[in-house]
Amino acid sequence: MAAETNSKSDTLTLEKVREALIKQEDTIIYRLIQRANFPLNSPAYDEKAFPSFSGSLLQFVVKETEALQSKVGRYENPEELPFSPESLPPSLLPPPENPPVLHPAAASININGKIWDFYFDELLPLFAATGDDGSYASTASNDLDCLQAISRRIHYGYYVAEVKFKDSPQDYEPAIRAQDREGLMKLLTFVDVEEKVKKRVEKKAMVFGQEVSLMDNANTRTDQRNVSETYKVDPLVVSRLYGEWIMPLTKLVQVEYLLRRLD
Ligand SMILES: C=C(O[C@@H]1C=C(C(=O)O)C=C[C@H]1O)C(=O)O
Repeated sequence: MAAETNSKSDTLTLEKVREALIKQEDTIIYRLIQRANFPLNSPAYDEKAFPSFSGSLLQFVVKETEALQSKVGRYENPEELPFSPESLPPSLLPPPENPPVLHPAAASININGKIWDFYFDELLPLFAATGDDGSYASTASNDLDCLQAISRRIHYGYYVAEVKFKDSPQDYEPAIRAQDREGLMKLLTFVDVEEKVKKRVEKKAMVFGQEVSLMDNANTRTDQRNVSETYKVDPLVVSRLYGEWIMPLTKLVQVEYLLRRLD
């Protein structure tokens, strides 16, 4: 299991899992800021732009990067899921020694397809400027960095669900036996926590994405600009990313996991 929670299953607590999710916010926001250094660069996504690759440059970068990462054990962690799983080479390292924390059902839940679609179709145009500066390889590897951080956060839902189940099996078991998705969704949802998450990530995006200037009149110039232009990534886009995609999909992973938790 990952560094944040690599202790034994009996020490996995909701508090610790939430701390891990909070740390992952930093990674996600920094990676969005990195990607925002480049414009959209649409030829990176065009399957016909570079005849030397069988698909797009992005697909090539994803496949080759994931193949290397697989050889050094990345996908031995349940919350790390590849975007290009076809014929990935096996890990060359010994398997992790930690006893498994999760129910084996976790291995059957992978929503990377949904993550890929919302990232490219909806999110990217909200924070990358239009244009083409020719930096296609950097663009593609920054996209993969963003996708991996978001995917890991969302599939961390396995641990959230496991710990919630272990904390109160008497609440979850009837809904699991009845295969009641709605009931499970209600049980695992904490509206107050979600509101705090949205506010915190908005604030982090403001702090991490400030333009730093040594000029005395920097504030005056900033005041004259539109708020969302003042930051490297619009803080409202980050809070929307969480509110519309990351948290609903983390909950979807939780529901899917719980539905299979008694199998
Ligand atoms: C992850 C949790 O489950 C749900 C999803 C949340 C999230 O993705 O941040 C926050 C609160 C819950 O509604 C949690 O309870 O911490």
